[in-house]
This record gives sequence, structure tokens and C-alpha cells, in this order.
Amino acid sequence: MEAPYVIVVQGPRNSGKTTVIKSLVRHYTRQKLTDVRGPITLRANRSLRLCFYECPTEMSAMIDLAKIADLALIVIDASVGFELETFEFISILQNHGMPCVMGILTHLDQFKEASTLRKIKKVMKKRFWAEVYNGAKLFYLSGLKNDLYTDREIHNFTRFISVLKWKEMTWRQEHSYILADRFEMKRDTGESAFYGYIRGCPSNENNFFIPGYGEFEMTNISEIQDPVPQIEAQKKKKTHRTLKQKERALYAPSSNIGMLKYDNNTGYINLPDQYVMFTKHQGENIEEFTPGQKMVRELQEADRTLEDKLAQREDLALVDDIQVRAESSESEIEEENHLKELAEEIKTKLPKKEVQEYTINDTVVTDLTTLVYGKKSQGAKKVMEKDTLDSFKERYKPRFDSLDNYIKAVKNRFMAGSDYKEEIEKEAEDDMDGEDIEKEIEDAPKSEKNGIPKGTYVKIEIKGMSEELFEKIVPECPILLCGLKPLENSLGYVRARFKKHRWAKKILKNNDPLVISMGWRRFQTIPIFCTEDSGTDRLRMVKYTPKFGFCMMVFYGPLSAVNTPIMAIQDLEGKDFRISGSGIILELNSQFSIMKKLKLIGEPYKVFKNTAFVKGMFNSQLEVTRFEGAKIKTVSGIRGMIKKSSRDGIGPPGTYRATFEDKILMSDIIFLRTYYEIKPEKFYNPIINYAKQRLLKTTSQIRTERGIVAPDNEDSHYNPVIREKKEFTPFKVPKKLEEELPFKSKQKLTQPKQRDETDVKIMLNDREKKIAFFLQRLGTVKNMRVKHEKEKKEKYDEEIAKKQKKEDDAKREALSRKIKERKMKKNFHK
Ligand SMILES: Nc1nc2c(ncn2[C@@H]2O[C@H](COP(=O)(O)OP(=O)(O)OP(=O)(O)O)[C@@H](O)[C@H]2O)c(=O)[nH]1
Repeated sequence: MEAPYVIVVQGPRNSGKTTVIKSLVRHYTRQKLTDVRGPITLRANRSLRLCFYECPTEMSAMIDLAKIADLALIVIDASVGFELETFEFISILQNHGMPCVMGILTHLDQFKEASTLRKIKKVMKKRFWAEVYNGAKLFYLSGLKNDLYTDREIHNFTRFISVLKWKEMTWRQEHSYILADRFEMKRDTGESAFYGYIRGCPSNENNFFIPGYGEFEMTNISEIQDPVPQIEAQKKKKTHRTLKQKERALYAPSSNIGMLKYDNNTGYINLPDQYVMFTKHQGENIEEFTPGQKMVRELQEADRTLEDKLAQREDLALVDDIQVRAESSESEIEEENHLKELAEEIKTKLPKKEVQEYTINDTVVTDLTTLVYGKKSQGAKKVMEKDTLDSFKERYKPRFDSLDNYIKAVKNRFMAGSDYKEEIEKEAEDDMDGEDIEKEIEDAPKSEKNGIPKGTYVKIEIKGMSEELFEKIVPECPILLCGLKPLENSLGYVRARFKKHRWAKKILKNNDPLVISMGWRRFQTIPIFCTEDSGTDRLRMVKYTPKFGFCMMVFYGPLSAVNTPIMAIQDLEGKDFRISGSGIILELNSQFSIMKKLKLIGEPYKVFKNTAFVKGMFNSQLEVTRFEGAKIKTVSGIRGMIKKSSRDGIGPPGTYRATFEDKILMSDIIFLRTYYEIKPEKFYNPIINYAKQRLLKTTSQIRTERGIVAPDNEDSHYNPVIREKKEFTPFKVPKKLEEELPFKSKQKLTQPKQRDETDVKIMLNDREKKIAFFLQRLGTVKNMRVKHEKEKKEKYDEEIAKKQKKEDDAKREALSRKIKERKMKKNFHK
């Protein structure tokens, strides 16, 4: 049986998480929640039970809930857009197994224009798909009605939930856990009890780990009545699909449902006025009441207890032990007959010997609980009558010499202990065949071996949680009781593949503390980043995580199985994107050897042929002796070996003699590559929920807090490297030698033509050739058209110019004629 599926409703502040849960609860149960706190379990339909949990924005709660969510509802306020919490939560989900995810877009009523709304929906959907996966479901809740989302939209939404394919996750299948929906503390014994469904795998834990609180020893686990039992288990026949009103169930002990309210230790019944039936009203007529109501009213009006009343009556008394001798009534006889029939039936199925002990004795009436478990039962007491007991003893004399032995034998029958197994095995030799025994042995210890099955509602009592600690538990933050595997209880070193999150602002620095979420645990540790040198098994330390790629991370902490995902956070309460990176466990070990690369640099002191004295690499003769035989190299690539420390007088202390494969230059730099082993810090600090925790700070956090400037090392500055161009003397080949050389190696008078690098010949396929040819033709047509138009325009311009010229000539002629005429007139007057 599956426990109710956990639906985590997550979103930034005021995005509408509470309203979504309230609307869903109203849809499923027709009940109104006044506040939303802790897990809310309800029956969605005949075969589906759901448990809603509103996720707070605290990182710890987000991590814990992401680990147990079967469906994550991500509520996004469309009027604000995507916020960091949403991205963080999606990241955490992806890291811890990625359950089903659905998005809900709220506050859409704030967009008045339809076109804007359409655009917003489109943009948000695209972004959501990019973050989650292509095709992820995103719902639009377009507004409120009576402070809840509209029935139609919620109805459509729930249809998707009811047909959802719930994912199975490896981590959960291997671990059992409980999301506590109620908790209480027995102050006298100091034991605290947590109630919830067993999830994941069957539980057979002795200890439970509560993330944020620590590990506690379990004192008792008991199955109790399921507050929202599954209907299918009760009724096999399916009569209807939808739930009847009385089949709707809601269990939300931390929320206020109106009728029931629990605080840490007490439960209250809060009855609305319309349901108050038996409170006395003024002027009521008792004669109109039903007989039942009358009896209640009489009891309410009684002024003395039954005991007081009896005390006054001498003829009556209460007795503690009542001996019962059953008078055989008709129905009892019938029942006995039935039992006899049953016994006969058993006899035919079981071996004779086995049945003998259990033959139903119609005269034996006894308290089985006392007989079997040695405790007195709380119900009515029945005792064995003496004469019956004698006949009982008589009957079993041959097999059991005393009643005690018989009782012991019967007890053994009820216990899955060794006695039982031994006896069965012994009997099997006599008269049972092998198959039956195997089956019985298998059946007997099953409940012990496999634990309490998942989906069972249990009460878990633990000890060791102080009252002070218990007071700190609030239903708003999830309380998980997680089972741990033996490996997960031990500490050691973990090697993981790690990648900085692309949104983490800064690359992570070696030895800076990190909060790691791994398995059920959250803890702070000091990691060392390293890479695996290619071709070797060496782990080489790197100072920072790469900006984009993967690297290794080694840290100390509680162990988890290989391939368990991990997630790292540097600042739990930071304002920027809080997730620093993620990875996966590759290896567990008691120690890892990480090497730090060291490059020692020296320069030649004196150079002989292939031998040179090198100074500046070491400071003393002793240092040199440790490195005798080590390989060295010059920057120009000439390899060599350290031979011996130089004799006194040659060079400064630490100078040594080395041989090279070629003669080195005085200007060469010689370097020696060595490795220095470093050990990761043995630091592990579990994250707690119940108090403000002192966490280790990074160096940069301390510097910022105290206003300390980072030390400025001149050597660490990046300076532009300016290299003078070296002029080499031209290479001369003696004339005689050149004459003997083949033509290929002779110096050429003309240099070969330099190929233009940009001139790359493109090989076209047939289709591309066709396209190119077509484009070329189009180009020709276009060019012709342009040419034609140009000619036409030139012609037109020419004509216009000609016309203009003609007009100008005519004007000029007319003007000159006029001038001539005036002159002639003047001359005539003279
Ligand atoms: N106009 C409008 N208001 C909404 C919508 N959804 C929620 N609200 C309002 O937004 C406010 C916050 O809603 P809640 O459901 O309390 O949001 P929450 O995410 O639970 O808030 P916290 O619990 O404070 O983080 C309430 O006043 C709601 O009535 C919506 O779709 N449209």
C-alpha cells in the first residue's frame, strides 16, 4: 500500500501557495481551511490519497522537502515574474532525483489587456520549459473568487493530478522515512512521539535521524489507526468513482480545520454553533426529544456519580473479579458446532500431531492473552474453572508433564522466536514434508525481517530529545524521521565529481567551508578541489573550481553510497542565488592523497658542454640530496637530471650540478616539477534547525565583515609579458654544400606563392550548384535591368538637357533681338 503522495507547494513569498492549497482542499473535501500549517492529508478519490505541504523559503526546509516530494507544485506570481527561490528549488529538485513537477501561474488577473496576458503566458512558459524540461505542465490560475481560485480551473488542475504517473526514486526505495504530521511529548518519561505514514521502503530501524535535530533512539513503534484510510482496502467492489460526502477525508492536525485543533500535546474539539446538539437551551421542551437525547440530558443533569449512588445502597456492590460460567444458549451451541467443524477441517489439512494440541475443548474457557503473553487482558475477565482445568491437564498429560510446559509450548506457537523454529524443524523430521517447513519458516519471521510495510500509519516513540529541543519543533518546517543504512552512520572521506552552478556568482575556492546536502543529511565541511591528472591516478589540487567544467571534490563527513547526488551551498541565508554547485559521489575512503603541484625554478650558474651548475632552486645542500636524480627541464624544452650538490665554493648554497641532453643557454630557466601531499581537514558540522547556528565563514566573508582588504602581493599581479623580438643571424649554407643538395632542399630564388588563407574553395553539391546557378542568373537579370534603367535614365537626362538647351538658346536669342531692337530705336531717335 502506498502512503499518501507528498505534494510540495513551493513559491516565493505572497505568490499564492496558501491559496492554492486552500482551493485544492476545498475542492477535494468541501472543507475550508483557515490556516495552512504542516502536512494536510486528504482523500482525492477512491484510490488516491494526497498530502499537501507548503514549503517555506528557508533553504533547509526546501532541501528536506525536495527529497521527499512526489509532486512539486511551483507557484509563480506572474505579476512579479520568476524569482530566485523558484530557480533554487528547481535546482534542488533536479539534484535530488527530480520528481514530477508542475508550475502554477497566479496573479494573472492583474494583466488587464488580453494581448499582454497572452504574451506573458508565452514568455513564462518558455522560461519554465527551459528550466524544468520541454513540455513541463504550467497551469494558469486567472483570478480569485471568494479568496480562492475558481472551481473550474482547480477542477481542471486536479484532473491532471489524478492521472499523474508518480515516479519511483532509487534513494527513496532504499530508505524508509516518515513525514511527521503530529508530534507530542510525554513530559514524565521524556519520550517524544511522532505520527506519520511509513514511506519509501518498509521500516525496520532502531534509530531515526531527524534532519536538523540529530539522531535518536527509537523506543517503540506501533501501528495506529490510519486517519485517512484507503477506501479500496475496505470495499472491494467499485460502485462509484467520485467520493460520497462521508467518504471525503481530511487530516491536518497542525492546521485549523474548524473542528479539530492540535497543539503539541493536546487536541481540542471546536464545534461550530450549528452542530451543538446537546447543550441545554432556554425554554426547550424535553418531551419533544428522542429517547437517546433524553438519556443524554438525564446524564447531564445527574448530580452524583454511579459510585456515590451505590455507596448509599447496601444491597448493591461493584465487584472486581466476576467469575463467568457460560450458560449454553442456543447461539453458543451453534457457535461450538461451528468450531468443531472447523477443527475437523484443520485436522484433515494438518498432520495429526500438530492438531492434537489445538483440538478445541468445548469446556475450556480461558483468557488467552494471559496465557500467551503473561499479561492480564483489559477486557472482561474469564477464568478457567477447576474441573475443566483438571480435564485439560489430563488430556495433555502424555505430551506435557506440567501445565507450565504446556503454556510455554503455546507461547512458542505465537512467537517468531528460535524455539518455534527449532520445534518445527524437529517435527518436520517426523512427519512434515520439506516444502511446508520452508514455507512456515519463511512466514514466521517475515514481519521482523522486512519491517513494517510502507503506507502504514505509525506512532514512533523516540528518546533522547530534550524538552527544550522539542519545544523548538514547528509544523511549518518539515519533520522527517529518516532511516539510515549502516554505512550512513560512519564518518570518512568522500570523493565526488563536482560542478559549480552556472548561476553561482563566484567560483569556489579551495578550503572555503561549504554546506553539503547529501542523502538525508545537511552539514558544513571544508572541501578540497582537485582534478585527476590524465594518465595517472594522481589527484592534483586546484585552487578554484573551474568556471564551467567539472572537477573533483574531497571532503570529510558522514558517508553515503556511491552515486548519491550531492549539493553544495556556501551561504544558507545569502541574497543571491544560494546554490553553489552540485555533484555525485564517486568514491569513499578513510583517506585520500591529494597532491599540490609545486614548480621550483632555478637558473644556470655555469654552463659547460651538457653539464651545468644550477642555482636558486634550493637553499641548502640537504634539500638537493632529497632531489638527486629528479628530472628537470628548461623552458626551451631541454630535459635534464639533477646529479649532485655542488662542492663548496661553486655558487650560492643549494647550487647543484645537472646534466642535460643538450647544451643549455645562460638565459634558460630551469624548472623542477614536484608534488606536495595535502590532507583535507577533518571538519564536519551538522546543520541544525532549532537554533541560530555558528557556521564557519569563508575568508572573504570575514574580510568583508571586518573591513580587511585582501593582501596585495606584488608577485601575484598579472603584468603584460613583453618579449623582444629576437634577431637571428641569417642561416647560411656553404656554396659547395648547396651544389650537392638535391633540388628540393636547395635555396630557391623565388619564394613559393603564399596561399590566401581566406580563399577556401567551397565544394558544392548538385542542389547547391543549382541554387548558385539560379542565383547567378537572377543576378544577371538584375544587373541587366539595372544597366537598362541606367541607360534609360541617361537618355532621358540627355533629352531633358537638350530641351533645356534649346529653350535657353531661344531665350537668349529673343533677348539679344530685344536688345538689338532697343539699340535701333535709340539710334533712330538720335
Ligand atoms: N489578485 C490576485 N491575488 C492573489 C492571487 N493569488 C493569491 N493572491 C493573493 O495574494 C496574497 C498572498 O497569497 P498567499 O496564498 O497567502 O501567498 P503565500 O505564497 O502563501 O504567501 P506566504 O505564505 O506569505 O509566503 C493573498 O492576499 C491572496 O489573496 C491571484 O491570482 N490574483
